[in-house]
Amino acid sequence: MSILQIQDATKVYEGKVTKRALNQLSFEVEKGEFVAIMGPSGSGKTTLLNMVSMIDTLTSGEIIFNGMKPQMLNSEELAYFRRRQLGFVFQDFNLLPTLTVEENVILPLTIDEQPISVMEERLKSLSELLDLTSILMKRPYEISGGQAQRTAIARALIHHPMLVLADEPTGNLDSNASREVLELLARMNKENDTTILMVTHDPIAASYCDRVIFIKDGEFFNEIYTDDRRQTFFQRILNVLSLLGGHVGDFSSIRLP
Ligand SMILES: Nc1ncnc2c1ncn2[C@@H]1O[C@H](COP(=O)(O)OP(=O)(O)OP(=O)(O)O)[C@@H](O)[C@H]1O
Repeated sequence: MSILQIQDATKVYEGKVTKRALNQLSFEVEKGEFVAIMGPSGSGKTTLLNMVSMIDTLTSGEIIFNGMKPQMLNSEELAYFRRRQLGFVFQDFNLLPTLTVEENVILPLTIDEQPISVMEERLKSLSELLDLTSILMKRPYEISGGQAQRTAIARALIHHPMLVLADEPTGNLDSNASREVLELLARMNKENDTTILMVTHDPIAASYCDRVIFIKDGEFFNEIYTDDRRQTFFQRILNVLSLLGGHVGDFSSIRLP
């Protein structure tokens, strides 16, 4: 079953120079899939995430969630839909600095005025899964980057969203913390059936996914599926990236897995 259908998505930015950032891009994401989007700088990845998260609207084409078209919703319904059905993980964590880890994690439930018992139960299980129990009372400036991203992942998952959108989730982490965060995302995906769409420049990060979709100049370029051996999947991702081209430095974060 498709959780997300992107159909002929086209985004044209009007300005002094007109820019076609997405051009008739189509793909689907199945429930429970962990999908990476890769492409050179300027290929339209951020534009695509902005469209899927409904920060911005397409020039033409459609984005359908679970058979539902959010474009049809009014602004209040849309805000509710985003809050309830989407979870976000960002490169720079986006934690609220004045709140504790615990308060950051339960924020989506607080905003939704969920009962305290629901908050406590979900906080407990996610804190255990994501190893946050010992830092729940700390504030973001008192924890490491890896801990901050684990907090952000807990916050993204606590309301059981239909889809988690991750934008370079390991972009600000060292290799150990990156691996930890990727293993957790992969585990959440496998054990909790969480559907994740992740934009990344990092082929190691992409190698944790079930599928990598490559875009170039706003168009679909290629897609490859994992063969369950991360090392060979990583190699195949590198092969496609070498065909994809781009500017030197676009994939500067390439490290050996
Ligand atoms: N608001 C905007 N107005 C005009 N052009 C834009 C706007 N946002 C993005 N673009 C252009 O659209 C194209 C796609 O940009 P986008 O940011 O989606 O690429 P990207 O793949 O995310 O790049 P990067 O990997 O460098 O973040 C680029 O040519 C960019 O300059």
